[in-house]
Amino acid sequence: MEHYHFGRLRALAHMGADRSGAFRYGALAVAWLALWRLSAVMQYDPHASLWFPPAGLTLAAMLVMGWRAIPVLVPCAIVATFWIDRIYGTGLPARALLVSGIVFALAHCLSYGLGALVMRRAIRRSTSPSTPVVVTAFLLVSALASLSATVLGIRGLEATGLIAASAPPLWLPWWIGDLAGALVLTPLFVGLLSWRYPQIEPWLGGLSFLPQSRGSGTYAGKLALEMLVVIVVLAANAYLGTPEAAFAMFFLILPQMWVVYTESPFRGALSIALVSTAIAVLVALFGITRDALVYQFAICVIAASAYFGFAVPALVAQNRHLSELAATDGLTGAATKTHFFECSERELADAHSQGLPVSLLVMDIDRFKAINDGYGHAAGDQILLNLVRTLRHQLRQSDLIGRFGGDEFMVLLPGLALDRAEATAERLRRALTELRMPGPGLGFSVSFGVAAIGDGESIMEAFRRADERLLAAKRSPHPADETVT
Ligand SMILES: Nc1nc2c(ncn2[C@@H]2O[C@H](COP(=O)(O)OP(=O)(O)OP(=O)(O)O)[C@@H](O)[C@H]2O)c(=O)[nH]1
Repeated sequence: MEHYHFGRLRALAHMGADRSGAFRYGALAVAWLALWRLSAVMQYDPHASLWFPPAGLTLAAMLVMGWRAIPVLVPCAIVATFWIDRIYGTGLPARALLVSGIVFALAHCLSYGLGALVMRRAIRRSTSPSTPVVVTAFLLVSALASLSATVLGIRGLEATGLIAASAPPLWLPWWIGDLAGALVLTPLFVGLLSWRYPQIEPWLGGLSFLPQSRGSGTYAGKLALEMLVVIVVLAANAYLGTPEAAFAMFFLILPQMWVVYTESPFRGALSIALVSTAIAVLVALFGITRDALVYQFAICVIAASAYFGFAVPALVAQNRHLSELAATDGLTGAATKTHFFECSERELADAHSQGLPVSLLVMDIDRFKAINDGYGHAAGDQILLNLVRTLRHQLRQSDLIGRFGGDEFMVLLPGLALDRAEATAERLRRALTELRMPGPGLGFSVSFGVAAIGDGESIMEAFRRADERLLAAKRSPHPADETVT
């Protein structure tokens, strides 16, 4: 009976996997053919699209699925060849079309498949590839794979009679169109697929392509600005009739980099795809296909720069995190020694310029080593944490708390002269003495050294004086003898 159950479950699981696999392959085929139809709309010369979206999907599919994508992509490319015949009426017999289709399919799929294979290997070899490494590999692979697809595609179609050998040189518009398709769409598709297949996340060079809903209004505004640039440049080109006006499209890099630096990678990649589509459609609408090559180059340059730009927000966030780590003591959250002295010098100059007094407290837990030895270092850590929490609770927001090291802390008290600073130290000493650890009810005491910082005196000089007073306080008879047990 159990066997029967397991058998049935396994069969059901297989059916589920088969169904989701069939759905995946079906969706890939539909998407590829839809993009191919879109590229036919964007064609400005036979076999030359402003950008060729299927190249982006082929490269993304081969990157994510490997050679398993071939059984879907090859039939799609063959179907597309027959579709060309339906649209343009090539006059070739079905047998010749089939041969042309197979040649085109092999040239296209093998070129991008090989490129994807090289990139998969390169990324697998490096343990955690950074954004610039992934982008460089992607640009090189896209350029070489699209060049190979172009050369093999043209030679194959000439040999099978789909295009005349005497046709005007096709290779540059074909290559740049394919390259633009790969550059514009591959990162977006791989990013979209990473939502479902987390195992490909490391290939994104540490970038997260997850969608976000925050700030959609401002993103829409930036997109609108990009579209405005596209429309103005293309309208000016159409109106002025001068090919030089087409070069103004390179200005699009400014709003595009604004999006890249301020929005998520997903939004950056999406805006590249949207403006590239808008350029292709409007070039056809305005009838300015004679300058198509300039727009193709503009799309490639803008997309490539944008991907390198993805590294910048990640580096800024990393830098912020590292400077926070360098400025804050990891255990207690107090300022580190270096950060404390840097901030204190600024506060001191500020207060003295306003004629305000500034004092410095230095404190050290009594017989802390005995606490560590008797109750363990975790208990010692808890005491350090509680001490800083109590200081924060007792002090003003403007007072700066720093950890000198070990169990020694310091507090800068702007606006307090020596008498008020000594009163503060006494208040803190009492509050800390009352503090007890939960569990063993362990208490502790703290010794203080206080110094007022004179005009023209450095923070280090004042620290030395306060530290001497702290040592003197430590040597005098002490309540620590009663509290540490
Ligand atoms: N739990 C814990 N212990 C620390 C940390 N940093 C330093 N210590 C310990 O703090 C103790 C400081 O010892 P001492 O400098 O001899 O100071 P003390 O025992 O308080 O002696 P007096 O200052 O003379 O009262 C050492 O045992 C260090 O190992 C920390 O982050 N966590």
